[in-house]
Order: sequence, then structure tokens, then C-alpha cells
Amino acid sequence: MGRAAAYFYGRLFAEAPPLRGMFPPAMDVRRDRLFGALARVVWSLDGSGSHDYLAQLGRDHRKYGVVAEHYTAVGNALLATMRRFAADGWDTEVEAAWVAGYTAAANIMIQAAEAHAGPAWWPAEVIGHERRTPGIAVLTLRPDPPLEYVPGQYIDVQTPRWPRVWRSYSIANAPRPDHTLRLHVRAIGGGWVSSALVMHTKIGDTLLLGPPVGTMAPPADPGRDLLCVAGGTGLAPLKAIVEHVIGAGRETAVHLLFGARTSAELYDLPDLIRMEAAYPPLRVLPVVSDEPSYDGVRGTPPEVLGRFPVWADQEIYVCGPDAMVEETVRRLRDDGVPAARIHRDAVRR
Ligand SMILES: NC(=O)C1=CN([C@@H]2O[C@H](COP(=O)(O)OP(=O)(O)OC[C@H]3O[C@@H](n4cnc5c(N)ncnc54)[C@H](O)[C@@H]3O)[C@@H](O)[C@H]2O)C=CC1
Repeated sequence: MGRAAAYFYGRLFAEAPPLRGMFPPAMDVRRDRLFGALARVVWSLDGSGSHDYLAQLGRDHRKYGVVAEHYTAVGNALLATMRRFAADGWDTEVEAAWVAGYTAAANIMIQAAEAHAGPAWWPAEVIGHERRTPGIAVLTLRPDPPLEYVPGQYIDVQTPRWPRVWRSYSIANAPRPDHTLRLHVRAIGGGWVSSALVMHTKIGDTLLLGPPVGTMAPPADPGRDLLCVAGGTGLAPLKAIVEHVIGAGRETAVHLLFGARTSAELYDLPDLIRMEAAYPPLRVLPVVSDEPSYDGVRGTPPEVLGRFPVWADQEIYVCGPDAMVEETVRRLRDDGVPAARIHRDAVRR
């Protein structure tokens, strides 16, 4: 992957030098991200359910300044890379099929981008910045023009400190009349953009936001109760969904399990307790996994979930570290919860 990606970018910038300006000065930051997305495009050319993904990718790439001609340069560089790194099975027939598939995929992306009338990106003023722990901040942003989204979706964010580097964060609130958005950001281990957002961003700064993406959305069946299982800052999209459900005014019962490693990391608990007080059908259960002296419920979210009777009737949302999400979903499935009632985001980062 490393050598193939380096070869691909070498070819791409040789063929179309102006494209170099669309990438971060330090290429390793985004290199594997774009190459990973392209790899997914290439392997999804069997047409199975890839149309929506490609259309979204095309719309999303407008924020990089991508236009139709660039797809030819990318296609040529990818083809050269495939020829060089593919195993023995690569021949003229495979190549012809691949070119046809890439052209079809590029056309979907180009058409989706051209058909999309909204902005490619939004400037957003930072109007709130709360350091909840040394490594976690909650930012409040005001995009102008307003950015419309579905609770549960996420956006790419760029800070002036790292031009052309985008990182994804979930929007942590349901749409508000004043169009402000909240982000929950953890700096530690989170890379350059997260560190800049937590440590070096102030009220009055301007960030750039990409279009909202992601498939997580509030329940289609408003009659069902809700179970949300959040790990760390994975709370963000679930809080947006809970706010939306509360706002719908149907008195839906909601259980929100909020897991952290230590009690100090329960960074949004005061706010969740306020929500609980204002909306009695909401039950917030904080759980802590790595602090033996904690006198509340201890364990990881999937462990704690296993201590309850089966969650047979709820619509279930899970978000957090990948391993936590996998383990939670596995346990729920083992308990007989149908896959269709378990929601997690399919495409991320
Ligand atoms: N900031 C955001 O907007 C969003 C973040 N995320 C993801 O959520 C995650 C949050 O990470 P942190 O806050 O650093 O979480 P963390 O590492 O502090 O852990 C949070 C919770 O997950 C549990 N956990 C961790 N590893 C586990 C495992 N292997 N098995 C079972 N439970 C486990 C912990 O016990 C704790 O309860 C990140 O992976 C992030 O990518 C997802 C969506 C949105």
C-alpha cells in the first residue's frame, strides 16, 4: 500500500502538476486517505450498491476543488499503478474492464458533483470553545450560510493551521433555529487537526466545513424506544439523535449508556444530566472501565449491556472506538437483536 500510494502520487503529479496544490504540503497526512477511497472505488466497480457512495464521494470532493478534467489524470495514474503493482492476472482484458468501470464511476461522481447546487464548503465562526478535559474540547460553530444536515451525520473540518487537511467529526446536536453546530473533539492520539481544534483554536477563529455525510439517521419508526451506546467522543452523533427524538415530542423512552475510561473522561455528563432532568423518559447511564475506585457502574459499554435483559424492542444506536462498536454489535446479535435495528455508521474516515 505504501509503495503503491507513493507511485500513484508520483504519476499523478507528473501528469498534472497543478493538482499538487490541492494536497497538504506534507503528503503523508492525507495520502492513505485518498488512496484508500480510490481503492474502495476501484473494488466497488461491480456495481453492487456503489452508486450512492460514488455520488456522495463526488459531491464531497467539490471541497477540494476537484473538477471533471481531474478524473482523467487520476484514472491514468491509477491505471499505471495497477499495471505496475497488480499480480500476474493483469492482462488487456482485465485492463479494458477496469477502464470501463473507472469511467463509469468517474461519470457518476462528476454528474453528482455538477448536479449539486449547494456550497462545496462552508466557512464557520467558532463561537464557543470549552475545554472539558485536558484532551477534549466541545466547539460551537456558526456556519454561514447555514448548513443543513440530518442528526447522526458528520462533516469534514479544516483549520487554518493545517491548510488542505480535512478530518471528520460528527455533529453533536440536532439542527437548531440559530444553525449553530457542536463538535466533540479529542486531541490525544487524534492527529494534527484534532490537536489544533482542542489546543490552538479560539472564539472568533474561522474553520472550513465540508458537506454533511454519513448514513446514520434518526429512527424511521418513531414508535420504538431507543437505546444509545456511546464510547468516549462517539457520544457526539448519538446526542444529536437523542436531541432530535426529544424534540419530536412523542415521549419516546431513551436509554443512553455513556462509556469512558475514567470518571474524569465523562466529559459531557453534566449536560446529559440536564437533558435527563428536562425530559424524564431519558435515562443516562454513565459507565467507567479503567478506574477501579469509581463508585458507579464499572465495565466497558458492551460488558455493562450484557448485564441487562435482552434489548428486544428498542431501536439501537452504537458509536465509539471501533473495537467497542464491534463487540457491542456482536453481543446484541448473539442476544438475537435483528441487524436491521442496530445502527452504526458504515462509512467513516
Ligand atoms: N469525535 C467524534 O465526533 C466522533 C468520534 N468517534 C469515534 O469514537 C471513538 C472515541 O474514542 P475515545 O473518546 O478515545 O474513546 P476511549 O478510548 O476513551 O473509550 C471510550 C469507551 O470505549 C470503551 N472501549 C474502548 N476500547 C474498547 C474495547 N476494545 N472493547 C470494549 N470497549 C472498549 C472504553 O471502555 C470506554 O467506555 C474514536 O474512535 C472516534 O473515532 C465516532 C464518531 C464521532
